[in-house]
Amino acid sequence: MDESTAREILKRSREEIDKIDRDILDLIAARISLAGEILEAKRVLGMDILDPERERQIIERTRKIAGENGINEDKLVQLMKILMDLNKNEQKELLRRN
Ligand SMILES: C=C(O[C@@H]1C=C(C(=O)O)C=C[C@H]1O)C(=O)O
Repeated sequence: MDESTAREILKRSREEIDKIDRDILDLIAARISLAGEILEAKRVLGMDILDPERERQIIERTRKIAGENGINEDKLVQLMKILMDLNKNEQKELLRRN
């Protein structure tokens, strides 16, 4: 590969990454935006914000998907735990405000 081809590939790949990052961040915002209706449903059902069994299932599924795609399982689980924390923090914040 010559230098100008390498430069072009790097530029295109980074543009693709920028688009993917935008999509990921939009999806994270959409995931967090479900906190309000989840909180309300839990209030009616008398459930706590934290649901350890549901989180266990999500982590198990994450490990499976990571394994199938050759992604480091522990790292992907860390990422998913952050997403779950973001959702729980949003539920707590909404509860505090109401
Ligand atoms: C969103 C929920 O609340 C919490 C957050 C979860 C998540 O972000 O996936 C999962 C379980 C709960 O601890 C839920 O119960 O579904």
